[in-house]
Order: sequence, then structure tokens, then C-alpha cells
Amino acid sequence: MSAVIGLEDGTILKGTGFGAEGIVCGELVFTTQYTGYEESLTDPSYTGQILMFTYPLIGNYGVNDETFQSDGVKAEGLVVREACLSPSHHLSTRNIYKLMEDEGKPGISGIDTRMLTIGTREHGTMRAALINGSDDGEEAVRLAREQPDISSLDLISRVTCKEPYTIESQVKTADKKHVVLFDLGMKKNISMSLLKRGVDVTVVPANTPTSVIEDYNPDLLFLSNGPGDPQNAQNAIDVVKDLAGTMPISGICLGHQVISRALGADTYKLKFGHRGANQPVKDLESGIVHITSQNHGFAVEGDSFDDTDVTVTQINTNDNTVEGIEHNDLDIFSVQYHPEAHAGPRDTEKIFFGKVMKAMGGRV
Ligand SMILES: NC(=O)CC[C@H](N)C(=O)O
Repeated sequence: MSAVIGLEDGTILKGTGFGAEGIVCGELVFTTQYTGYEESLTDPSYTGQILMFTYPLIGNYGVNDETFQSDGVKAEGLVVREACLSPSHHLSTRNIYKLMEDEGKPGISGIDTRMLTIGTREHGTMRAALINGSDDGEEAVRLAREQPDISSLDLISRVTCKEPYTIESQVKTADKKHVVLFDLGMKKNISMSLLKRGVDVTVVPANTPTSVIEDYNPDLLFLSNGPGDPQNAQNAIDVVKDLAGTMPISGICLGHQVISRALGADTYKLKFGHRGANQPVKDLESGIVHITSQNHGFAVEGDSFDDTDVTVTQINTNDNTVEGIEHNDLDIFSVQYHPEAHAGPRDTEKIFFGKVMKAMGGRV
């Protein structure tokens, strides 16, 4: 089937469509990881974005439903150079085409992803439209230009849970801890990382007020990853302001941006973001560089912590952007990268979640 992608700068690329027929719009973002297909496509942080893999051959192994990070594909669409149609994988009968078809999301292959990535790096992230079932490039450009900027979209309410729910850990521990997890568009492996350490987890919707969280009386408040501009997570920002100093608080990615804003920092949009499985993060105290999994388009303004009680503890060695912060007096710390991985390296998993356990007085 013919398909086309059009960008706001007028770029038009024609290719072969797969997955569902139809039109999707979103920011076109690229990831440099070359595995973790379904983990990325089901990551709710990709809501409002069309995902492009820079690696030229995608889908070499089949889709494993057990590694989904949410209940389905959340990226609006998929752009690849070449998709493998006959993956070799004993766990799966689905290839990447079938996944997109089952999930009702369109994809396009046969695209010069290198050219599109270079264009994105030079111009910055652009709005795009992907049409599967037509090669009308002018229409795709028109639709790309027509859509609002991602910062004006309320994406969190599309992916947060509707009602709170509690998952009890099956791991037996003498002194069970309880975390309230703000679901701003949570990747499943964040809750899994707590559950496997013997922690019970209550997941709450993004609009949950402070008083409800206080009633749970948790050992720690955790803020998840999620889509869009952190400025739009105003309720979570207010809750962190209210509860700072009353209980330990931690978070990942959007959660880190929310905590930073609550502690007085600004956030801004990166030119093209960090998305991949080999982003280098330096711990400023130890000097050690860890390789991390990342997916974000916004970042915390490091200078805005000057004259606050917050220290920037980790930076990205590619561009010196903020990767981790810690409050000097209170049990509040967060990271921009994904220590829970899925996809990507687990180098920081034990360090980060060990610190979360320690903050609760639990077994590390
Ligand atoms: N993975 C995330 O939580 C992403 C956070 C935010 N939406 C950003 O793009 O920066």
C-alpha cells in the first residue's frame, strides 16, 4: 500500500505502508536503539509522537507481549527504513507489521531514515503527518502544519489510569513498604521494579489531590514518566510542593521534571531530545559514567537551581544537560533517564532503586 510522511518544513517522503490504514499526526522523533521495539512503541511517553528508528533494519525478532510497557502501542505511528517480515523468535508469532495492524496504528517503511534524522537534528523536532493508504505528500505537509505544538496538548489525561489501584508484592519481606505511584503515563517496568523488591504499589491517576495521597500514608511518593511538556503536569507539581518534607519523593523522566519544577527549577524543550539505549550519564560525585536508556524531549534547566537547596548530581556527557538531582536536606531525588530500562541497559537499576529502598528505610 502506498504511504507518505510530510513534515512541517515541507519535506515529503514516500514509502510502503503497513499496519492500519489511515492518517496520524505527531512530532516526528528518532531513537537510536536497535532493539526494544515493542517496549518503545508501548511506552506512553511516546503519545503524540511518531516514532522513527535510526537503525536500518527493525523487527529482527518477533513481538513479545510480556514486555509491553502499557496496554498497547502508544506511539502514533512508526517510521522505518526496512522492517523484517519473518523474524526468528520462539516466543512470538507476530512481526512488527502485525503488531501495528492489531493495534490499529499505521507505519511506513522504505524511508530514508538517515536523511530524516539529519534533518531533525539540524532543524529540531518537527510536526509530521503519516498517511497510510495515499501518497498525497502535499496533504501530509498541510496536516503536519495544521496540528498544534505538543506543549499545548493535554496528553497525560489520555494515558493516566482512570481509578487508583493497588498491587501487592508477592515477595515476602518482614517490613513491607508501600509506595504511591503517580501515573503520568507509567511504563510498567517502574511498578515492576518496586514490586520485585517487596514493595506494595498504589497507582493513582494524574489528577489525584494531595489529601488523597496523604490518606494513603505511603512510605514514599513516586512520579512516573509520561508524555508531553512537564508544564502540563500542574496537579503533580502542586502535590510535590505540598508534600515535600513530609515523605520521601522520587521520580523518573517526566516525574523528574515535575519534581524539579516543584523545587523551583524551569524546564525547556531540547532541540531534538535524547532517545536511545546508550546515553552516557556521569555521576558528578563518583565521576563514574553509566550507559542509560532515555526517551525525552524536554529537560531541566540546571542554572535554575542556583540559590536553591537542590544539587545537580548527574549530567549527560553528550551535552551536559541535567540527568539527576537531589535535595540537600530532604529525601527528594530524581533522574531524567530510565533506570528501569525496558528497553536498554540496566546499569543504573540497582543503584537507583537501591536508593529508593534506602529512602524508605527498606532492605536495599
Ligand atoms: N519519558 C518521559 O517521561 C518523557 C518526559 C517528557 N514527556 C519529555 O519528553 O521530556
